[in-house]
Amino acid sequence: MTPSDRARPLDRLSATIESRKSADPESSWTARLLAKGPEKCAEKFGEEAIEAIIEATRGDRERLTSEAADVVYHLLVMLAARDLTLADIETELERREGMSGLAEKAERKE
Ligand SMILES: N=c1c2ncn([C@@H]3O[C@H](COP(=O)(O)OP(=O)(O)OP(=O)(O)O)[C@@H](O)[C@H]3O)c2ncn1[C@@H]1O[C@H](COP(=O)(O)O)[C@@H](O)[C@H]1O
Repeated sequence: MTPSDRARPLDRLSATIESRKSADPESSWTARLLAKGPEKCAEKFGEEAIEAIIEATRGDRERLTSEAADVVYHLLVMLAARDLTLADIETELERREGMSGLAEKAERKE
């Protein structure tokens, strides 16, 4: 087992998406999507998000799980199209750790 096999699924997916920046669009869906540009990647993310919203509203947990996986994948592709990685988002999430959403909202209103 290589170190990357032991990485968390999200880290592996993030690394795969990064590697697809230089892959052949004929052999990779990710490479094809990235080749269409950041706007198309964003549009695709929006479509997948709407599909997840529909399943969340319906309450079918299995279908929501599947749609949520699509959302996460397309979020990472959209970020990659703008040269952002999962690590960048983790840094931002860590920065927010310990800060209540309510406290943050109150600060913004001051
Ligand atoms: N997680 C995903 C993943 N989730 C969704 N998709 C693709 O995203 C596409 C979504 O396109 P569409 O909206 O056209 O398809 P749809 O959602 O069925 O919708 P409609 O056809 O109904 O409109 C499909 O082709 C899915 O296969 C994904 N493609 C790739 N990955 C991951 O990325 C890796 C690299 O994939 P390649 O770049 O293709 O090698 C894979 O090994 C996976 O780990």
